[in-house]
Amino acid sequence: MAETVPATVPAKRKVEVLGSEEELAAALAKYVADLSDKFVREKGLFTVVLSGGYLIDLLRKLAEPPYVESVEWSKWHVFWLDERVVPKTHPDSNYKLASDGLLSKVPVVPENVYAINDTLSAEGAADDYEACLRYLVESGVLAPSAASKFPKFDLMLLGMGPDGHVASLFPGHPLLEEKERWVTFIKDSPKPPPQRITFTFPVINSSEYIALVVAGTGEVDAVHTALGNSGDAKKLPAQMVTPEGELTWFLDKDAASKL
Ligand SMILES: O=C1O[C@H](COP(=O)(O)O)[C@@H](O)[C@H](O)[C@H]1O
Repeated sequence: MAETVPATVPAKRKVEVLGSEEELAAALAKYVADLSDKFVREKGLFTVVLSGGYLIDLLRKLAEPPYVESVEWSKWHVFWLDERVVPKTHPDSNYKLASDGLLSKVPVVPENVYAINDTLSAEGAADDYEACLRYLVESGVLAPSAASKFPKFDLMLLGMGPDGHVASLFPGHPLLEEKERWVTFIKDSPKPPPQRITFTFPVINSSEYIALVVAGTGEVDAVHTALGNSGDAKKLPAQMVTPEGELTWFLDKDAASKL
């Protein structure tokens, strides 16, 4: 059963705690499918941004009935919040993870799946991905946020590491302060592999909807710091996720066990 934590949270931030990982996967699939329906009805397409990590396994029910048939997959435009600078066939590739775990099992249109160019350096791949986003804004697939002028994605699906990182934005790293770039690169990621590209906070926070998804015991302390009354003054990257639209934390009961 889902339970909405009656915390003193702003109206645009919700916290859903599910009784198990299985219930979390079911709730997440319904949430994504409902938003896909809404945006396809309203504007004829759905722009969705994936992360790496165990998030992809938690999306598994989208590839099962009823969603595998009911979702209008041909209207999806799929992006990556961050990517490791490795070949697309490499086990560390976030593209490979999503392709194997979800995208190969549903009828998305290959041309609407925007993987990074894995033949480039980290700098080159970030420039190339940002150029791709700029072209998609010019061609009307992406709209700019009226408030920030950065591209506004319909839905971003975020995971969080035990250190509170989201995307490839790590605690204490200067990239947390990036204000101009849409996509940037990191060559000293504390989590391997070291070279990655990542969306910046101005782009993340221009989103209409963000789901921040955490399951299991690995991130309980970071969840507690981000959402509880830990008294910890340090700001985790996950706490910098403050979208123009709506943020929903999806937690299973293990992840929420310190709240
Ligand atoms: O390195 C990454 O880590 C985060 C969190 O991953 P998880 O395995 O703890 O779920 C992920 O969201 C990001 O996309 C990935 O590149």
